[in-house]
Amino acid sequence: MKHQDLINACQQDWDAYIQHSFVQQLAKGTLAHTCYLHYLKQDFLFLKQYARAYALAIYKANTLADMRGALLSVNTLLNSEISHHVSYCANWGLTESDMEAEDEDAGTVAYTRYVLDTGIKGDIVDLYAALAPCSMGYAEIGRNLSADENTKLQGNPFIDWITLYAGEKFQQSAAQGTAHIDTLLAEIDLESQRGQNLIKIFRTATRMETAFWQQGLNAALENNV
Ligand SMILES: Cc1ncc(CO)c(N)n1
Repeated sequence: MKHQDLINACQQDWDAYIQHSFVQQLAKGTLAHTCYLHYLKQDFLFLKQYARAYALAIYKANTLADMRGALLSVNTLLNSEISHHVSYCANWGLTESDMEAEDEDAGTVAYTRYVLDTGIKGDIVDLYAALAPCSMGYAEIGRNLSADENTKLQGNPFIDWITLYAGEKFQQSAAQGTAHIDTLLAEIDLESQRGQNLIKIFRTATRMETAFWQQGLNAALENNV
């Protein structure tokens, strides 16, 4: 099987993630700042846990090449993506210590610990199936938004977010990640018990991404920013 089989098997859940109202409001520039700030803080906490999950991928790897690949992801997350996130958040008035002090919201705990638990319980392929919706989904969202003529480019307060995920650097690393997942999946038959279990993991993580967007929107109701 290939990564596209995972998406095809849960197309409805995938579309709900990729086309979520949070994403559409970002594209239009209409998202409430309360929602965006809540999302940014939770995403900082998410990325820290995500780095832990790639550290687990080093532990779970079977080959030296896979260990090095996962190490590269840990390094990129800690020294590039999270640092970038911190300096980006400073433009929105959030400091690193503000974000460190923030409590993890229920959706953040649920998603990240689901990924970690899946990896701890399962093998390297289970772990990558749980990690896959993150980079594959944001890359697709970035491509969609930059290709859509209705995306507001001028005067959109969220344009930096859009250009980050539409940008060459993120697109390239997501494509590498996807190619790696394809090599891991190559030996597995879609119809087998193993294949169906991987679909279930991928679909759960996809639903967690949708819940993560919704958690951002819900901040407007809770007034907790
Ligand atoms: C919740 C979430 N999913 C995916 C990405 C992409 O890195 C992100 N930053 N946050």
